[in-house]
Amino acid sequence: MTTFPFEYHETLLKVDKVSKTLGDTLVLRDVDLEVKNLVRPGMTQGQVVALLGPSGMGKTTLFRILAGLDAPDSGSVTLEDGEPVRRGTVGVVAQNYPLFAHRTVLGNLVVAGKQIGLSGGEAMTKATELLERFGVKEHGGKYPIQLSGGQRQRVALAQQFMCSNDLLLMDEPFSGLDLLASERVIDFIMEMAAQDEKRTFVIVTHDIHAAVAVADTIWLLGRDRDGSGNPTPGARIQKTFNLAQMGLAWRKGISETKESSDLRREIRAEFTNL
Ligand SMILES: Nc1ncnc2c1ncn2[C@@H]1O[C@H](COP(=O)(O)OP(=O)(O)OP(=O)(O)O)[C@@H](O)[C@H]1O
Repeated sequence: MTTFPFEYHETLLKVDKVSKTLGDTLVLRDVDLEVKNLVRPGMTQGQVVALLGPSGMGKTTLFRILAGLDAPDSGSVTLEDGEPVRRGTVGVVAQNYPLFAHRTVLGNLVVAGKQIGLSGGEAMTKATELLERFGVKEHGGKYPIQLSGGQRQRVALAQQFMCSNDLLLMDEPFSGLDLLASERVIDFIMEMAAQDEKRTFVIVTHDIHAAVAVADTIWLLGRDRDGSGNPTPGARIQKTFNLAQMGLAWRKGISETKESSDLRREIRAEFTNL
């Protein structure tokens, strides 16, 4: 498949030797990751990376560390400026898009802005801009229950942009969605990623199909094997797939192609060894 030209520039997110034990279980061991600014000549292009791994492998644990919600036992997660991630500085879209039921759409966004220290006026201006950008401005006065599923997703994403313009972490955004709804979320993430050069989505998922459709890079989280083929404790990144290099990134409808289905098959085969 023809590859679109691109280059990697500065580092936007760096995970350096992150380890974490929960209870007696070493869940993550020396996880290293890096997201670099992916530059396409003459175009604006953000980054979409997917973190894939079988159930129980530590994806949520890593997600919480990336979001600054939990601290690693050792290692660090830093942003472009070298600052460590902190709770509230990264947009986090958790499963099922939580919004306060008793606040209007606009109210939900304003609260998020105030939580990171914006004044009421600043929060209102930013919230209004974001609702417009996400195509849900006319719903600003409604309550979450009055929105369709798709509108709710847009509002929840807009809410996360109140905290971060660049880095957005999403935990299983495709879970529980049917194929069509999943495709809408995929298209939406791709559109959002193409709006801002440094915008970076990190999507934690076990949905191989969606990951291949949306990402420019896929990381596989899994455990090493000892000499007898048994898994050793502590997951780390076992494999990185560069979809930009393969010509599989930034194409709508890529799922229908043979190349995409070959990659899905390859990833599925890897899963059995993780
Ligand atoms: N508080 C805890 N104490 C002990 N072990 C824990 C604790 N929380 C999680 N674990 C274990 O840590 C491992 C990683 O859990 P985590 O939720 O990060 O996995 P995951 O990859 O997100 O799984 P899934 O895809 O099923 O959500 C699991 O084996 C889990 O049993």
